[in-house]
Amino acid sequence: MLPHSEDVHGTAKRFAELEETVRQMILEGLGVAKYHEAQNESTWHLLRMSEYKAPNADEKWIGYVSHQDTNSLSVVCQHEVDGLEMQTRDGEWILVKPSPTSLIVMVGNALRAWTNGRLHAPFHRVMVRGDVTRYSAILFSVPECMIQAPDELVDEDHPPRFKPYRHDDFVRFCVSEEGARHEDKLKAFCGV
Ligand SMILES: O=C(O)CCC(=O)C(=O)O
Ligand SMILES: [Fe+2]
Repeated sequence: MLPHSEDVHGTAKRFAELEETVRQMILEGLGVAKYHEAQNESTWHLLRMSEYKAPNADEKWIGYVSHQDTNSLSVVCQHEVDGLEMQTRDGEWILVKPSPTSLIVMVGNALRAWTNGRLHAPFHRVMVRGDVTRYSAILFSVPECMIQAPDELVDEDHPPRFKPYRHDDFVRFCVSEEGARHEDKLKAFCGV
């Protein structure tokens, strides 16, 4: 059964508020909160609902292959069934187990680039096990402007890591043959 559109809009609105709050906390932590308002004005949100069917046999099945998100922040709500896995910096995969009332907020490559690499965009994937269908709802914040680290985050100790770019161009690169060859697509696309 499809959810009511008022419920979807209400959920998207609350997820978007959370996204803005978390992004504000990140910017405050980095001493660049003055950019939050301008960022909001050039950010749009996309809500996606996914269904991952349980595999037939009892082997595990990859529902979504390992990737980094291209956008700024992603707010994930997985309904009852776990399956989201994240890779630690030393390459180990861990199953994300939020409490039933928690959401997961993940950093994507756009915020990694905008913070001049201060933030890590984790590789993640969805593994579907057992015999229960998994549902998730995800809100992506997508920047529409040029992605360029502010001067405050670039100095001698933190030389520029990425050339300024547009999100659309990066997405096109990610799905191209050339992009598919690289694991760290942001670095391959605009790494300095
Ligand atoms: O469904 C999920 O929990 C995550 C899916 C995902 O990583 C994505 O859509 O980028
Ligand atoms: Fe993702």
